[in-house]
Amino acid sequence: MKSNSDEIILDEQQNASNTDWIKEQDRVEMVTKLLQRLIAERVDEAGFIKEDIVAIRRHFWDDVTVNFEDAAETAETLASMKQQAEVLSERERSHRHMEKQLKTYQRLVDSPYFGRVDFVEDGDPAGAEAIYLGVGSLYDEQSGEYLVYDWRAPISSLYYDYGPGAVLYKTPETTIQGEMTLKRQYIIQQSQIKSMFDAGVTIGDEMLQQVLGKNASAKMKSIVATIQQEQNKIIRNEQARLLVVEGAAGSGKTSAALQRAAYLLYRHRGHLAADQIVFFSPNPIFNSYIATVLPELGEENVEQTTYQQYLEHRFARQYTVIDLFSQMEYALTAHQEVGYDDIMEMVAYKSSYAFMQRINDYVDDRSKQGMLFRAIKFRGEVIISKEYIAEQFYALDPTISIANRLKLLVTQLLKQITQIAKEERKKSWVDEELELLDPDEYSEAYEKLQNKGSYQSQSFDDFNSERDYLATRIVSRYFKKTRRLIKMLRFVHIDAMYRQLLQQCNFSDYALQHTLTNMNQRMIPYEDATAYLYFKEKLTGFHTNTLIKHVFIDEAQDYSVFQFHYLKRIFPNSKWTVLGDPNQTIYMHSHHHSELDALASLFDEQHSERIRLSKSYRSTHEIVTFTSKIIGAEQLVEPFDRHGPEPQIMQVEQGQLLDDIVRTVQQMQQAAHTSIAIIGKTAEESKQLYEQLLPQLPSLTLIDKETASFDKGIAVIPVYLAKGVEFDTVIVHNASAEYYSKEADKWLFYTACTRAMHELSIFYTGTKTPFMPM
Ligand SMILES: Nc1ncnc2c1ncn2[C@@H]1O[C@H](COP(=O)(O)OP(=O)(O)OP(=O)(O)O)[C@@H](O)[C@H]1O
Repeated sequence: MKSNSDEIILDEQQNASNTDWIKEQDRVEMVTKLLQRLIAERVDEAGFIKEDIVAIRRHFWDDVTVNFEDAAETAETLASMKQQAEVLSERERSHRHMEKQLKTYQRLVDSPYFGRVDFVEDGDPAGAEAIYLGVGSLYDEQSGEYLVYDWRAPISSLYYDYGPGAVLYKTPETTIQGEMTLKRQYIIQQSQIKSMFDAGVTIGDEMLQQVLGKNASAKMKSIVATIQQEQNKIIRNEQARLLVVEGAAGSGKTSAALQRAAYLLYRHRGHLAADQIVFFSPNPIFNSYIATVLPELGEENVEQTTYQQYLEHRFARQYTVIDLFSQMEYALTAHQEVGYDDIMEMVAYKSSYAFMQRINDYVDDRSKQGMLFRAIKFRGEVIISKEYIAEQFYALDPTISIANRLKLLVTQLLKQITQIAKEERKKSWVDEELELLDPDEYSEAYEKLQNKGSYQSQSFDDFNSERDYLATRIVSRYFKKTRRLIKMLRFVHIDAMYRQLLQQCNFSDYALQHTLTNMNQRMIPYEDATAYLYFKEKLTGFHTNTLIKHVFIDEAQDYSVFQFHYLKRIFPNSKWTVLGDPNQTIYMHSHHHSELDALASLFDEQHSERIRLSKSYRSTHEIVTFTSKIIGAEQLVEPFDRHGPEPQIMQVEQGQLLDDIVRTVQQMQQAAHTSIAIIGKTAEESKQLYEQLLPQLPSLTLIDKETASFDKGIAVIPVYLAKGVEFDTVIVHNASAEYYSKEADKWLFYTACTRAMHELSIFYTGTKTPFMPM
C-alpha cells in the first residue's frame, strides 16, 4: 500500500501478525463486547421503564383520591395529583435518556472509533493516556474511564489540530498543555480493523483518499473522521458573532457548517436546542441532500429552510411569491423580450442597499405626513373614515416611532369600535338577526340571566334585558372580525404606500407596470418580496425572532445586500455562520464579491471573523485544475491529491450531440459511476434535453424546481438547481459561446463543472465558450 512520508499504513492482510495491530484489534473487540452488553441492558431497561410508564398512565387516577369538598381536601387532591405527575415525568425522562444512550451505543457498535491520540499532560507522572475518538462517547463504569471520547469533547480537538509534539487544548475553564506521542487513524467495519494509519498533522491523506474515492451519494455524509485542521477552526469557533467562510467549490464549506451545528449542540447542551438553529439552504433538493448528516451524528435536525420558503411563510395568503428560479429563468432566457434591460435594471436596484435607504427615507417622511390608511367598514358602510384615522394618527406625539404610534392608534380605534357597537345594538338589522336566532341561544340567554338574578318577573323589563343580552352578543360577533383586522393593522394601507414609493422611483413605465400588474394579480415578484416585507415592518414594527441563536446561510453569495440587512433585523440576537463562494454567484441580484463584504459591515469588526478554505476535496486533481482555470484562480485553489481522467472537451455537430451524450452516459455507467448529471444552463433547455434523451435513456429523470430530493441514477438538471450537490460524473450539455458568453455565465459554467467528483465531460457545438480553459 502507498505511503506518505509521515504515515505508517497498516492493512488487514499485511499486518495480522503485527503486535500493535493485534493489540488494537483486541481492544476493538473488548469495546465491542462492552457495547453489545450495554445495548442488551439498555434495551431491557428501556422496555421495563416503558412498561412502567404505560402502567402509571393507565392507573394514574387509582392512586389519587379526588376530593374537592373543601379547601383542605382540594389541596390534598392537587398535591397527590402533582406527586403522580412527577413520578410519571421522572420515568419519561429516564426513558428518553435510556433511548438516547441506546442510540449512541448502536451508532458505535460496528465502528466504535476512528482515531486515537496519546497525550501526556505536562507534569502528569502517570504518562501518556490513549484517547480514542468516535461519534459518541463510551464510559466504562467498572474502570471509571472513557473508552471512547465524543469527537466534540475538548480533548478531541488535539486530534484535529496537531500532529505528534507539543500540543494544547482548551476546556471551558482552562488551557491544558502537554505532548502528543501518537496520532493514529482507523477504518473499522463490523468490529474489524480494516486499515490503520499513524499520521502527522494532517489527517491522513490515505483515509481521505478512501473516503473521497467513493461514489457520490444521494445524501451528504458527515466528515467527522477526516475533518481538516482549517475546517476544525470553523467547527469549533465560539467567539465570532459573524463567521464568514469563503472557499472554492468543494472545499467543504457545507460539510464544516453541519459539523459545526453538531458541535454547538453538544457544547451548549441544555442551553441550545436544534430548533434554535436555522439553516438556510439554496433549494429544496439541497435541503433533502443534507438532511441526514445531523441525525447520523446523533443530533436532531436543525430548522432547515430556503429563503423562498421563509418568504412564502411570511406572505401567507396575502401574495404568492414569484420564486427566485422564475426570476433566474427570465434573466437567462428573455434577452430578446421587450423591456428586458429595464426589468434587469429594476431588479438590481430593488435588491440594493440604495433601495433600502430609499425606503428608510420614505418611511421617515411619513412620520410627519402622508401615511395612507384604509377606512374601517362595517356591514359595507364606512364607520371610521381614513381621513379621521390619519387625523388621529398625526395628533399623536410625533417623537414616538410610527410603529408605536400605530399601536396607540389601535387602542383608540378599538375603544371607538366599542362605542360604535353600542349604537349598532339599537339598529333594526339586529332585530332582524334576533328573529333568525336559534331557539337554543334564547334558552341559553334565559339561563344566564336567571343565574345572574336579572329576571324579576315575567315583565317587559325582563324582555328588554333578554333583547339587550342577545343584541350585544350578535353585534360583538359581527365586530369580532373588525377588531381582529384592526389589531392586525389592516387599516394601514401598506400596499398603496409601497406602490406610491415604486412610482416615485425612476423605473421605466414598462418595468413599473410589470410589478404593478403582478401585484394586482396578488403575486409579488421575488425582487419585491424582501423589500415589501422590510417596508411593511419598518412602518409597523419588525417581526423579530429572538429564539433563534444561530443562523447558518449556505451559498450566501446568492443573497442580496438587502436580504442580509433584512435577515439581520429578523434575527437580531443570533450568531451567524455564512458560507459562500463568490465564484459561484449565479443570481441576477447579487454582485460577485460585494455581498459578503456588505454583510461584514452589519457586524462590528471585533466580532467578525473570516476564514478561507483553500483546498478542494470534491473533485479529482485533474477536474480542480481545470475548473480553477475557468475563474483564473489556479493559485488560490489547491486540489486534493486524488487523480482521475482529464476532463473531456468535445466539439460535436448539432445533429450528433444527443447520440454523443448517450454514448458518454453509457461509458460512465460501465465505469461504475452511479450518479450522472447532465447539466443544462436553464430549466427550459434541461426540459427539452430530457424529452429528447428519454427514448434512448428510459431511466433518465428531470430535476426541476418542484423536485424535493434526488436519488442515484441519471438526471438532467439546470445549473442553478445543482448548487451545493455533487455527482460522480457531470456532462455539460452545451458549452458553446451561444450559451455561455456573458460574465455572469462564467459563474454558471464554473458551478456546473465543479459538481463533478470523478469525471467531467463537456460538449459544445459551434464555437466554444470563451471561459473554456485552453
Ligand atoms: N474533511 C473532509 N473529509 C472528507 N470529505 C470531505 C472533507 N471536506 C469536504 N469533503 C467532501 O468534499 C465534498 C464537498 O464538500 P462540501 O459540499 O461541503 O463543499 P462546499 O464547499 O460546500 O462545496 P460547494 O461550494 O461546491 O457547494 C463532499 O463530498 C464532502 O463530503
